Amino acid sequence: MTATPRTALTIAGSDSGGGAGIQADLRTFFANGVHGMVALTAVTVQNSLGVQGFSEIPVDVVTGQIKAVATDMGVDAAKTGMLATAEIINAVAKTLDEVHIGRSGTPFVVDPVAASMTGHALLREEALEAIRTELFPRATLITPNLDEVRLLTGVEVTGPETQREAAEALLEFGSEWVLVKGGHLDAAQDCVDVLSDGESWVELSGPRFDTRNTHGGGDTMASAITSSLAKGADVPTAVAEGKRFIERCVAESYPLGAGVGPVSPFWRLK
Ligand SMILES: Nc1ncnc2c1ncn2[C@@H]1O[C@H](COP(=O)(O)OP(=O)(O)O)[C@@H](O)[C@H]1O
Ligand SMILES: Cc1ncc(COP(=O)(O)O)c(N)n1
Repeated sequence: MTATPRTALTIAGSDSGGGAGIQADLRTFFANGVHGMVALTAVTVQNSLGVQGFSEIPVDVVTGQIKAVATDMGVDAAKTGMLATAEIINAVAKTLDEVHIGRSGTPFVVDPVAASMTGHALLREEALEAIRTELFPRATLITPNLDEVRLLTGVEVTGPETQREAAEALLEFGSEWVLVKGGHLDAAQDCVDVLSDGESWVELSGPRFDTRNTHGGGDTMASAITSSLAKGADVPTAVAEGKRFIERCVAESYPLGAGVGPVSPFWRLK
């Protein structure tokens, strides 16, 4: 008999194009040797050109999926992606408490997905406040990109200094750690992400690859971090491993469709 691998749960939406959402999360868990499990929150109609619409899953089905896997199979780390509505966020938060995910129980990563990189909303408007008040205080780590930082705090990030300012503002919402990702600072030569728990500060810097195919990058990075946490890494180690993983995925991203192609974890399997 083979040993049971560590397990990770993604609470997120489906991308019909297979580049982001649960498809990216499961691929990344697999590439990192972790058994992936899913609580599906929404089904998007999506391709490389953008999101044409979405339909959310009934709330009791979302929470039922979390309870089913947590009570039987066990969850070593969990993450959220697209959560669609305030009703889903509130119910997910309550269920996570019941199964001891987050707030220093099972490591819990919140990727505050608000819109696709093509600018299409993936969250009903009133839901942003629920992410701030219900999810951030339960999170081990939150991983906003610069657009999400602007929506959540009003801070306009232009480089590492304002990334620090944004991190401080975001920590006020109660997460243990925050990673302010700098992928959207297109003019910068390197891609710098800033990690902090309010006391230690880490700048994770890597080369910027010249590609437009970065669909699913945020999901892939958060899932790589979640995989490392599931295997017992501490947050700074997991984030450093996540950064190395996403860098290779961006380097090996590929064109697909007429719009934005996906990042790829295939390199890990070569
Ligand atoms: N062109 C690129 N080359 C190398 N790394 C990138 C590139 N674009 C984004 N990244 C990295 O990918 C991760 C996700 O970044 P970002 O684009 O900021 O978030 P999101 O995908 O959520 O919009 C970050 O670690 C960022 O530094
Ligand atoms: C179901 C789903 N979840 C998340 C994203 C964000 O990914 P990206 O920012 O790369 O568009 C997406 N487009 N679709």
